[in-house]
Amino acid sequence: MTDARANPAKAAWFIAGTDTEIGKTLIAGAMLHALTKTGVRSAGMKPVAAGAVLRDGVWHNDDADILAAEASVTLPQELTTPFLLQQPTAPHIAAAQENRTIEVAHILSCYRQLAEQADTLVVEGVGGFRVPLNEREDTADLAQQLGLPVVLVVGLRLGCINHAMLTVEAIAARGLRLAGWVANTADPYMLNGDANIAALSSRIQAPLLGHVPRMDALPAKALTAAAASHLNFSSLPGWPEPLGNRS
Ligand SMILES: Nc1ncnc2c1ncn2[C@@H]1O[C@H](COP(=O)(O)OP(=O)(O)OP(=O)(O)O)[C@@H](O)[C@H]1O
Ligand SMILES: C[C@H](N)[C@H](N)CCCCCC(=O)O
Ligand SMILES: [Mg+2]
Repeated sequence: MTDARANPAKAAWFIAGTDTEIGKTLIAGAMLHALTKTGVRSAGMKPVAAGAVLRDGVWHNDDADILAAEASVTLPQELTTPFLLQQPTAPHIAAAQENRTIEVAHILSCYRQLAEQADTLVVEGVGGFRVPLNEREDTADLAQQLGLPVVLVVGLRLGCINHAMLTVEAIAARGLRLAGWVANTADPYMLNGDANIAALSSRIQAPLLGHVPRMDALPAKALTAAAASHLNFSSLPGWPEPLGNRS
C-alpha cells in the first residue's frame, strides 16, 4: 500500500488531543499562524468535521474555517475537509445520518493532493485519539496511515493526566512519533496547574511546546494569534526556518 510517507518533501503534523473541545483547533490554528509567518506555503486539513451550518449555500464548519483562515494557500474544501458532516456528534454516527461512510483511503488521497500544493500541512484529528470513523477504523488508524509526527494537545483539567498517558501509549503503540505536546488551559479553575504540568512533563518523552493560559473570549483570529505567542514550535521535525534565516 502506498501511503503519505512516500512524500518526504513535505513537513506535516497530526494534531491529536486528550478529548474533544480541549483546544486542538486553537493550537492547530496557532501552528498555521506561525507557519504562515515563516513565509512557507501552509495549509490546514480537518478531514472529518462533525457539525456544520449552511451559509449562502455553502456548508461551514468552525474548525475548517479557522484553519483555512490561518493557511497561506487556499485549497478546495472537498480536499481539506472531505467529510464535512452536519450533526455535531460522534462522526461515524453523523455520517450514518447522511447515509455516508467515512473512508480513511479517501482522506489519504485528499492528503496527497494537498501535499502537492503546500509546503507544510497541519492535520487536525477529531475528538480524542480513538474516535471511530467507521465500523473498522478510528482516528488512530488515520494518524497511523498518514504516518505523521503527532502533536498532542493536553486540555488542562482534572483527569487530564490519565487521558494524556493513555493517549501517549496509543500513539506509541501505532509506531508514531510524538513530536511535542502543548498544555492548553481547558479549565481555568483547575487546582495546581503548574504541578499538573510538571507531572505531565516528567512522564511525556517529548518536548513541551508551551503552556497556553485561558484567554479572554476574542474573535477566532485574535485568539489563534494570542495562543501562538505562548508557543514555540521550532523543535518540531521539519519546522521551517524563520524567513530571515533562509538563504
Ligand atoms: N486557552 C484557551 N483560552 C480561551 N479559549 C480557549 C482556549 N482553548 C480553547 N478555547 C476555546 O474552547 C473551545 C474549544 O476549543 P477547540 O475548538 O480548539 O477544541 P477542539 O479540541 O478542537 O474540539 P473538537 O474536538 O470539537 O475539534 C473553542 O471555543 C476555543 O476557542
Ligand atoms: C462534535 C464535536 N465537537 C467533535 N467534532 C466530535 C467529537 C466526537 C467524540 C466521540 C467520542 O469519543 O465519544
Ligand atoms: Mg477542533
